[in-house]
Amino acid sequence: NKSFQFWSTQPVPQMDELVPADVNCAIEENIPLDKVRAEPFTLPTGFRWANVDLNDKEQLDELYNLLTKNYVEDDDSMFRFDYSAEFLKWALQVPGYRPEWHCGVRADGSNRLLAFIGAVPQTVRVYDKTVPMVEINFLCVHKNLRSRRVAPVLIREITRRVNITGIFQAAFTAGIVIPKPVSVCRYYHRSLNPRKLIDVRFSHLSAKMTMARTIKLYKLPDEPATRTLREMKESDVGQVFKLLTTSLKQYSLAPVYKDEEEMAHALLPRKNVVYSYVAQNLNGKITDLVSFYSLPSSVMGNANHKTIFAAYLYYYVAGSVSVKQLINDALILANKEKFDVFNALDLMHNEKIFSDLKFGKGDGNLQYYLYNWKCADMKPSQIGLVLQ
Ligand SMILES: COc1cc([C@H]2SCC(=O)N2c2cccnc2)c(CCCN2CCN(C)CC2)cc1O
Repeated sequence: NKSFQFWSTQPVPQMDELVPADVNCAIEENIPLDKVRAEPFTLPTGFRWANVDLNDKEQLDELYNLLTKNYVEDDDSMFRFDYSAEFLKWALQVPGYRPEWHCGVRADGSNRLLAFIGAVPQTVRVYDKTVPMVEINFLCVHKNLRSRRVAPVLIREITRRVNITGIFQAAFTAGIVIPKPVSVCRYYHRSLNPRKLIDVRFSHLSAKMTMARTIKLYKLPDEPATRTLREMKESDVGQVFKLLTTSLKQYSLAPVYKDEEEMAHALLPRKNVVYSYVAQNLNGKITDLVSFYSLPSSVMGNANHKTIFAAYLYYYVAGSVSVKQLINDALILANKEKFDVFNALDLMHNEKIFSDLKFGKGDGNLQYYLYNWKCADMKPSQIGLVLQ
């Protein structure tokens, strides 16, 4: 890592820095807007900046194609995230989004999209401080352009474009370790379609088990145990806003939805993108919420299957039932929607239910990072922020 050649120049705590428990603040003071660099950073010769207009189907498909071929793979390069075009619109076109934060790099001549970094506005609470931030996501450099030091230029440029608007903090996650994680989380997986997962070598048959026994082990009921659980709809937004806002207060890192529109965007169901369910009591009060998002993965080099359909646990509030029952209901609903596997990080209350609900530990960690902010480290159970 060339002793973090780039990250040692950035306002982030250094790896060996132990931040005292009572410190929770910006590392660098806000730059006066007229002092923020006005012109874009310089790209290597032959490349130019170009915003990706996600309302232009052609450009949306260019971004889809860049990511589906060049984005995150598992550590053995057997699988690669296959974010859909509709998912990218959902994740990047949140209320108040800025087109210049969909930052692309094109090759002169061919005009091909070869790199991208995205930012979306998201107010985040860190312990007792509510901070206007952006979430950084989908940083991707084409495989043929790696080690050309393009990523540091993308990070500096998106920082500049965000700083110009008066925002000086960011939140992001990564599978790699750079200065300096605020928390280290772990992926867990719950098989829904064990035969397919074993076939593509995502999972393996455990020594003392037959395939028939394995299928039986992961079998789920057809309907959720919480009988009043139903798809969330527009008219639920007001109650869900209050329920989730209150519930998120228990975590040390959590999104702050400034209004119902922001939360509606995050949670209202969109087929093949995000699924949300609520439980309502006899007085019509919404007491529980559970949601998950759809992120397929390409399977590289398998004759029978091209794609693993994975659901990822998103936000939830267990108000009238246990976390265990609510997440088991999410498994049942995801299975009904034909997902092959249900993924979850060990944040929020998730770790408590993994064993009973038959989740297995995944490969690699997911580090949580804050940019230009220092605060005490957090245990995964203190994290209430889920990035796509
Ligand atoms: C194979 O097991 C995992 C695969 C994945 C991801 S990585 C791309 C992909 O398609 N994944 C997948 C495939 C099928 C079903 N759900 C997810 C994960 C999540 C990311 C793991 N980070 C990747 C980057 N390194 C550096 C650290 C670990 C966990 C798995 O335990």
